[in-house]
Amino acid sequence: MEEKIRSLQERLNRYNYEYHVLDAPTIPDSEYDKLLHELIELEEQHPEFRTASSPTVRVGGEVLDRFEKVAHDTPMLSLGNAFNEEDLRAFDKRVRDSVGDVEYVCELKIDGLAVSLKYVDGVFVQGATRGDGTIGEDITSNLRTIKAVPLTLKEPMSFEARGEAYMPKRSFQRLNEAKEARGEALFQNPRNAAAGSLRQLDSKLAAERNLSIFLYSVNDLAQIEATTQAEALDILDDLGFKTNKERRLVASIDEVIEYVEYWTTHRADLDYDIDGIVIKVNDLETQEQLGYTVKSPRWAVAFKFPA
Ligand SMILES: COc1nc2nc(N)nc(N)c2nc1C
Repeated sequence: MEEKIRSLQERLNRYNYEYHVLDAPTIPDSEYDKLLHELIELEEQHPEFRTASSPTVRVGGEVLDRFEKVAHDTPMLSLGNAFNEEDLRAFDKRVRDSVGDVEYVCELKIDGLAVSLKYVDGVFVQGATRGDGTIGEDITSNLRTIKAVPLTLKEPMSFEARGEAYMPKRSFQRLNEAKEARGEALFQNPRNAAAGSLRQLDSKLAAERNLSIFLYSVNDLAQIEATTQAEALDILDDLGFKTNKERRLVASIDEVIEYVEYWTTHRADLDYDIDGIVIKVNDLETQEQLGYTVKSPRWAVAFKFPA
């Protein structure tokens, strides 16, 4: 019986990964639901085989009376801002005056909630909000309901992955239509809806909100043999995380500005809100040479779209 439960757990986790991370489902939803309910039944009969990595945790069910505080292993950074081309060129000049020629990775800045996912030996053990950057709130049970969050990694590694949890525009529209039908107050935007969903004490409510997540870094790069940000993102993909595919590696600030201009006019085509573009020096050693100000990396800048 244990073997049957274990293999169902693995099968359903893989189906989740294919659907919510690769966006390439290999079975129909009806088949997935049937198997999930079969597993829920079996785990009811044999609770000793239910683990925190079982896909049945995705439906939520844990009700907290409050959120515990969590200290991040390493502080979650904030980014310096750029608001126009001149700011971007000034950033580029500061970088080149300091370390010479560089490549940049341009990444979409998702308008969601910054979160940290802690893995120990390849198992998701704790998730937290950014909070003040040092201390966040433990929202593990809510993050477990996000189907794009891997409950186990393809390698038994230990680190904190950082990313942005968000609510797709379609889910936001459906949620507000349902709220309107019930005469409830509407959410102002997907960001507030995502934050509100992840702050629910009853994870069953979070599970119904169809949240997703994009990961963009890990706190202990020594764990993954990456020498550049572009490689780090590819390794996050290989480990089973969902990363944003619109990223682009460029060799000049002119190309950065081209990318920023493109998304300034095309962001409406995305199925999620973005509030800017994050530009990062690609080489990780060069990032360390540039270092940090009191609270932000000198090797990155966030271009903010006009509100
Ligand atoms: C290196 O630090 C960061 N990198 C980021 N990257 C992306 N794509 N989006 C963010 N919001 C973000 N935020 C921070 C603090």
